[in-house]
Amino acid sequence: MCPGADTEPNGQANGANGTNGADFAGYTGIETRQNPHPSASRNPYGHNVGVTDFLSNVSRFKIIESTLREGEQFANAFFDTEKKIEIARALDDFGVDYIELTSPCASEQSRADCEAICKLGLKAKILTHIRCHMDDARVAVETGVDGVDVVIGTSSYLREHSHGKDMTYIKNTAIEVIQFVKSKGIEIRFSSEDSFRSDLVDLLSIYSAVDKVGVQRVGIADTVGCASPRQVYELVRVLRGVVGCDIETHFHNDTGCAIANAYCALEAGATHIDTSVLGIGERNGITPSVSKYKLEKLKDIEDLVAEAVQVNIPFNNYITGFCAFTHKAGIHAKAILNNPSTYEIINPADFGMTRYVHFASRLTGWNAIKSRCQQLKIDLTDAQCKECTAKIKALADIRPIAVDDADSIIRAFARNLKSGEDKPLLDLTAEEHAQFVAKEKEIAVEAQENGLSA
Ligand SMILES: CC(=O)SCCNC(=O)CCNC(=O)[C@H](O)C(C)(C)COP(=O)(O)OP(=O)(O)OC[C@H]1O[C@@H](n2cnc3c(N)ncnc32)[C@H](O)[C@@H]1OP(=O)(O)O
Ligand SMILES: O=C(O)CCC(=O)C(=O)O
Ligand SMILES: [Zn+2]
Repeated sequence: MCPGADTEPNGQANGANGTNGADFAGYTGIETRQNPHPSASRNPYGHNVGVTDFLSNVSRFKIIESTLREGEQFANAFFDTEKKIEIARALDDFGVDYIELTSPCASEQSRADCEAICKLGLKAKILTHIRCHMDDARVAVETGVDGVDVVIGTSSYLREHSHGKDMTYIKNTAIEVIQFVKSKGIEIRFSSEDSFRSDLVDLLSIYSAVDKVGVQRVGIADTVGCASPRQVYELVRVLRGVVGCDIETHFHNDTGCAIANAYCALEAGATHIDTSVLGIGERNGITPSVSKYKLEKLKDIEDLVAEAVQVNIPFNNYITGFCAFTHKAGIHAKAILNNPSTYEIINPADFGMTRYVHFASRLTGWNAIKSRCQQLKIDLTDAQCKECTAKIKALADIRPIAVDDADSIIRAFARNLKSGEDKPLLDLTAEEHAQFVAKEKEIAVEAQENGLSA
């Protein structure tokens, strides 16, 4: 289910929009009040860079978007030409700096698709990803790409069991490929596959050699997803002191560290992060494309790729999961209504998402109910709100309740106040209660049809 603009967790249409929230008006399920906190002038979502973070690129980095390369290695992925072009255009519109494509040596169609995407005239630079081999490089430079990403395994596992080459061969071939690609006026990056299981001296020595021959970027790849954030920080930081070129990083998510590792890499001075939409890639993928660019389009682009590769977006997906900005417990609801930064570090509006304060449960509190009353334009005192909240909680103790149930109780409570009656809602049988709710719905629909606010 799309959690976007105006739906709520139970799939029903959201109620009235907030109107007077200081910073976030117009997108909350329940309106937010003016933030009285003295620190409100500071951006609560900002990255608070300290003076010691002089190396950090957390707020200035580029993404190498690899849905059409790493993402094509995802088990379910089959992108035909049309789909690749659709995804490339969507990524370009999203604002990515680079789009990385599968090697043109992979298949005849891969080469043709690479050429076709290069001809689209996109704003993003088009890269292709090849082995560290002159044969591949010769094909790559003929496709029309803006840049070539070269990779070769440097760990003993890959040297022994993948390509069988030693470090001297790797270094010499890398230099030959780099010089060739550069001679064509094309951008070039050199990356060591399986960097975190490679010997540090080997790594620094090859990175230093390729830096000297003028590579635009060197890449560190956690190919097997074994690195911890601290290891990442340390390696990138050491490398930052060794090379002058940009540093790209690539993190697999085998142990769930791909985002944390990308963050630490940036803190240590990395300049580029590889991502893919939904994090799709070989095995269980890489760092997902969750930040920067036209963020409000993230959900649409995720839906496009999820459909293309036939997966469901997890309910607890970062940012776009259906309940990513839903606040349920009364304590949270109250604080969120006062100032959303109490329990949110990301502004949902930046991603075209909507905050929702869930109030139809036994965990709700009178502040949330008061806010709901305001949405319904029902004027209750604080004491009355508390009494009404107790009724809602009592029913929610018996069974799960829907928004309609809670709204019906609020309306009945208000009507009873006016008429002086006190028909105890909770004495109703389940059937009577259902009839009551149905009747309440009719009243609400009728009121709406008559142009009255419910
Ligand atoms: C970690 C990563 O994700 S790296 C990117 C992975 N992407 C791909 O593999 C792209 C899709 N791959 C393919 O289409 C094919 O594997 C091809 C076209 C690249 C190669 O196909 P084949 O020639 O049939 O070789 P195969 O795939 O069986 O084995 C890989 C070959 O590349 C060599 N190789 C592997 N990695 C590298 C490297 N980084 N640099 C140079 N050579 C390499 C291997 O030694 C092996 O060579 P061999 O033919 O002498 O045995
Ligand atoms: O080219 C790179 O930097 C990364 C290649 C890759 O996909 C990996 O090592 O997992
Ligand atoms: Zn990878």
